[in-house]
Amino acid sequence: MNAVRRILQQHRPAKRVFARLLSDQSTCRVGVVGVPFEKGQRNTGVSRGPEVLRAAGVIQDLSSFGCDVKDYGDVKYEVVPAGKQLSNMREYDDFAACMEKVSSSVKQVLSDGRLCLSLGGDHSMGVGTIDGHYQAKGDLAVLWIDAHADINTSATSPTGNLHGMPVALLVKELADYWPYLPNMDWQVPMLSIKNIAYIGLRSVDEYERLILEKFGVTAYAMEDVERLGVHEVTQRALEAINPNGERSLHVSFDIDSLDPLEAPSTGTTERGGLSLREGVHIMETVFASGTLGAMDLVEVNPLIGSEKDVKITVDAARQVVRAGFGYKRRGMPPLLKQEIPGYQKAD
Ligand SMILES: NC(=[NH2+])NCCC[C@H](N)C(=O)O
Ligand SMILES: [Mn+2]
Ligand SMILES: [Mn+2]
Repeated sequence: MNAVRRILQQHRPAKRVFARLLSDQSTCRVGVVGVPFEKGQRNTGVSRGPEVLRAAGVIQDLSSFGCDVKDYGDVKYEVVPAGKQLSNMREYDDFAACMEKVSSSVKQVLSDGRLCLSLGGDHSMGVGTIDGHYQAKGDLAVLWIDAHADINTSATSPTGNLHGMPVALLVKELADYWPYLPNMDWQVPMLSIKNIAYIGLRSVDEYERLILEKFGVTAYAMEDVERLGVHEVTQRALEAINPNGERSLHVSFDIDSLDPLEAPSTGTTERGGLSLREGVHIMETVFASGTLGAMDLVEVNPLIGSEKDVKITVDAARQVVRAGFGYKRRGMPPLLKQEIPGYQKAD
């Protein structure tokens, strides 16, 4: 044994002091739900988001720094035709059927005592994930990180794409603006529009703008990020929607919030977006708040762009996700799982 090793041996107890105990990391039990749904918009490929994110190692990323991750698999659904055509809501039957399942999967993960990470899929899945979160935890705060406000109703949507409508379906203040929605009786709009904050906006439709103004929604557009800086914006957003930290926080992260240079493989790119560093900073701030209950990572489309574009986009998604669940860029101390008395890996 050489001198260095002998010294290390002698100092072994010190290692325990500096290592993180897995049992301290209460926030680090995570359940992953895949939502291979793409009918909320018109590009083929978003439904392969969960597959490419898993293949790139999203789950290993989290377990590598100590999260206890369980993969709940992909959501499956069977369509029940509504029997009635709904105007300006494309692929409505599939949407209604899929989101009911998404909601119960997310509810299950949270009831199992885990944080929930939902991998999309297009952003219409926010209806399912936030509904499930609400059912498990009650009153929520929602941070919607997006280039778009996704708060169109069927009456205001210029496209009929459901991924532009999830927020309007979730909030009680807009309930009267919808027709009766068949097969959506499981979903009661319970969220208060006051408890939603946006970061990253730069493509807001006229009627969306009207709604945001009318209800005084907390909305930090790109110019606010420029003026105040990403840290201040994130702090203010969290303060506005969750002043006492009592509400469970839902973060819905649309990858198109990032600049297309950082995330090119997505269906509705808008230039002039958040840098990856800003996206990571938002999620680090979210983690530090200790309030995260569930996160969605949506709109990664591996069929858009070159192979390199897809890799850049998927890598960006991975960095944003791991930051939300506690990864620190400054580095993580080692984990000593086995040395915790009575430590048992959860199922
Ligand atoms: N999740 C998204 N990428 N949404 C884009 C929405 C674009 C537009 N506002 C629409 O209603 O269709
Ligand atoms: Mn979106
Ligand atoms: Mn978007």
